[in-house]
Amino acid sequence: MITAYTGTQVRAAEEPLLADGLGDVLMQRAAYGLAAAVVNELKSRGSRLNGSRVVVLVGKGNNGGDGLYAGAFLAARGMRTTAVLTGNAAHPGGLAAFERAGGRVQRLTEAELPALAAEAAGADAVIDAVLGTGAKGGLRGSAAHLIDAITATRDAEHRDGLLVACDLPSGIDADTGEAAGPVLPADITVTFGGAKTGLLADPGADYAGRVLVVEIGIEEHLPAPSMRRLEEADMARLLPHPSRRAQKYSRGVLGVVAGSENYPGAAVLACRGALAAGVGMVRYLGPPSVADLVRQSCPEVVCSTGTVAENRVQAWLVGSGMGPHDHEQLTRARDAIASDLPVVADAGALPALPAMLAPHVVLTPHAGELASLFQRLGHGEDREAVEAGTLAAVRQAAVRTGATVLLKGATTLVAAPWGTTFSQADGTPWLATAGSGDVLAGVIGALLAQAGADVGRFTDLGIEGDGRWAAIAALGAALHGRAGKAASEAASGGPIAAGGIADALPEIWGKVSMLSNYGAWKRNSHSQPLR
Ligand SMILES: NC(=O)C1=CN([C@@H]2O[C@H](COP(=O)(O)OP(=O)(O)OC[C@H]3O[C@@H](n4cnc5c(N)ncnc54)[C@H](OP(=O)(O)O)[C@@H]3O)[C@@H](O)[C@H]2O)[C@@H](O)CC1
Ligand SMILES: Nc1ncnc2c1ncn2[C@@H]1O[C@H](COP(=O)(O)OP(=O)(O)O)[C@@H](O)[C@H]1O
Ligand SMILES: [K+]
Repeated sequence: MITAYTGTQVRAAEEPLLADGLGDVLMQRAAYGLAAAVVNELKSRGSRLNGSRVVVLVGKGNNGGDGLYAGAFLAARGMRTTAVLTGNAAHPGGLAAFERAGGRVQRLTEAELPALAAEAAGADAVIDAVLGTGAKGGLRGSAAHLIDAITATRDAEHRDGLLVACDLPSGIDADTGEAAGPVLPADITVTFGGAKTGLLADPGADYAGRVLVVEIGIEEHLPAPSMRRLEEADMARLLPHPSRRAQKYSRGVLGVVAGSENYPGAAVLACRGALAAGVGMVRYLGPPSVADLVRQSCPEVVCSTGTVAENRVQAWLVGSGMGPHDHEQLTRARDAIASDLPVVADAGALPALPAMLAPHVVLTPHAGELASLFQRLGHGEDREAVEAGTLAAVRQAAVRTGATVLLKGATTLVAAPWGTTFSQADGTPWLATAGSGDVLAGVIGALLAQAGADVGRFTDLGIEGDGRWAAIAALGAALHGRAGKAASEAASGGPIAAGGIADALPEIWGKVSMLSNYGAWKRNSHSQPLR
């Protein structure tokens, strides 16, 4: 599990060590980890270290101090290292160490700016150590102009020197991932003590590149994380496994209320997603013409004409491929939401929701749908505002609706109305294809139908109470993302259609669970010799 913390949480964890006079030790560890990351990355690019050119952009706080100490390590390794001081002061210990190691110091002035920007743009590596967790707002003044000039020169001259952010890309809010002013997009962010939540939420994640966490000795003082990312081992622990005496009803039945005359394919794709994700049975409810298509495409699905109350299921999927005029389907969607069973509510169901929901209702909007939801709730956020602050938006949506909210995108965020948030980024941009969201709804619906009453596998991972609905949604996003990636890789990195995500999913499920759950698999398997 990758865990992430707010800047405030990390600073609070540093407090006891700072009180013991260990501030300099923490900074040295951070700086050493940063320098090592630069060295490793340059080596992996095939660059010679001796004589290579490094520019450190230095702010006046401790983030700049980290950069200066890292620059001192690199200068001592024979790299030609320049520190550009962007503020009216610099960390005294870091500056002294940097100069002792033979580094060159330049103060940023308007007159020097073009030459310094050209030097940074042409360098083998740039370390961005202007602002860290102590930033108030984005880069301003000459530091902002410098970043603009470096970016413009790199673009114009097609330069691709390594860009490394110290703790976080300067100008990104450590807690929210929001970007204020210009930001240098990093290849790698080397972050200290624990990942910051803003690195795992867009747009922060767009600028962070690969995130490396350097342990500096504060980890045992960190509180419960404010964000989590499921990795393979966590997925394996959360995936349901049929017991030896399982039958289709005990495995979970998902009721699907999706599709319409206009969008019949959404019903098929939602059913395909569900069938690929371990459910015991799928019951489809919808217009006869759509049911015919579902029967032809997925003969495993049982189509029914009855009401929601007449169909016994363990969870519902509602909304994919439904419009505002599909009254009969919308009535079924509302009944499903009122049923007290777990529900995934997608697309066309979102405008038809009651004002107050519960955490076992999982909403799956993309940014545009979330903006519309806010507008109906009387708040003016438009799509751009949601995209500029995805973490704040998804949390606010969960608090306002009382539901678990999954915001789709390059990074998918899931927020419970209280407690933890999940961030998954397992996919590929090829997932941005029509019908992809319908498959995701099917996968989450199938997982909800299999959730049962066993909460042990969640509490084992530190996920308490209603946080498990968010964990299930995150698990769905992780499976969907990995399946999309696998489908694209099977096409040598080429494009995928939504149905291909469902086709690739069982193998992903198998690989993930076999990796870490071999014991459970073996116990239930009849292919093992009996002893
Ligand atoms: N604590 C520790 O021992 C350890 C900390 N560590 C490192 O310290 C970092 C946090 O350091 P920090 O608290 O000094 O804040 P930092 O991010 O450098 O920036 C604040 C400075 O910038 C200024 N400033 C603020 N906003 C600005 C703006 N928009 N534009 C321009 N200037 C602005 C602000 O000045 P002020 O506005 O207050 O006058 C202040 O001087 C953390 O990210 C990690 O890298 C690690 O070494 C581990 C050990
Ligand atoms: N750039 C991207 N990188 C990775 N995944 C993406 C990207 N864009 C979209 N996705 C994923 O693809 C799916 C798209 O869903 P959605 O927008 O509902 O599409 P549709 O309505 O066409 O089915 C979501 O799971 C989303 O997270
Ligand atoms: K920084």
